[in-house]
Amino acid sequence: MNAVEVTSLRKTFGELVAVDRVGFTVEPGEVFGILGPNGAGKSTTVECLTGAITPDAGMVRVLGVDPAADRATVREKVGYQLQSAVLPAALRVEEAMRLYASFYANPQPIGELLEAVGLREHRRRPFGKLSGGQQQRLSIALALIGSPEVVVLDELTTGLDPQARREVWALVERVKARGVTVILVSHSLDEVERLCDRLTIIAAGRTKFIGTPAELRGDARTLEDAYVTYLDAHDRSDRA
Ligand SMILES: Nc1ncnc2c1ncn2[C@@H]1O[C@H](COP(=O)(O)OP(=O)(O)OP(=O)(O)O)[C@@H](O)[C@H]1O
Repeated sequence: MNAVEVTSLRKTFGELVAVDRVGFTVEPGEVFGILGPNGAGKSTTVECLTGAITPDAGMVRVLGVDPAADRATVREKVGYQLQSAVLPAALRVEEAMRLYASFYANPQPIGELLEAVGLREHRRRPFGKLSGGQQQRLSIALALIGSPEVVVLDELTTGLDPQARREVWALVERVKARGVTVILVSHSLDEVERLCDRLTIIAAGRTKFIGTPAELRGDARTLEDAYVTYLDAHDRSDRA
């Protein structure tokens, strides 16, 4: 069974078609990247995976389950790192972790997870007093606390300094080594090349590419060069 299966996904917001004909599958244990320009439909797609929004058409299965129909299973087995953290400013790091742990049957040990994301020494600090990067680390820890089988990381390392990025990448590699399936929404081609087994490019709400980073790169100098060239070529062919 695939960990994730998306077929002919469509989601509109009023007149706006956010996602149309998106499709891909993710195997268990894969790190799968979702790339695409701003407004392409990436977050809308992953929100359909987590059950946060319900598709208008198409099929979504996560661990064999329809997230729109079985929210309880998806909530227990799928971790989701929000793009921007939304926690009360006065809530302390440790309190947030304990609160989230209480939602799950099989939570990770809080101390270990805080150590892994480099927040152990800040565990008594209120959320509102954390730096942007520290808030980001906390949101990653919260996504992992329920021992998920699938974790969705949306803009994993945006706003992190280079050392912190590398630490978070190492953390994702450890999560992968435990057999967790990772869906990584990213604008960082470095990150995608380092972490992803395969990736998809979504542009203007449609799936444009599915393959490995090496397949996308071909003989381009960098993955970013290949990505930009690919998007430019498709943009021209879409308008032709
Ligand atoms: N709740 C909503 N109501 C109305 N429009 C929305 C809503 N959510 C997303 N959209 C619109 O749908 C389109 C796709 O947005 P989405 O957030 O999925 O893009 P994205 O690829 O994640 O972009 P980014 O890289 O900028 O985060 C955009 O035009 C966005 O404005």
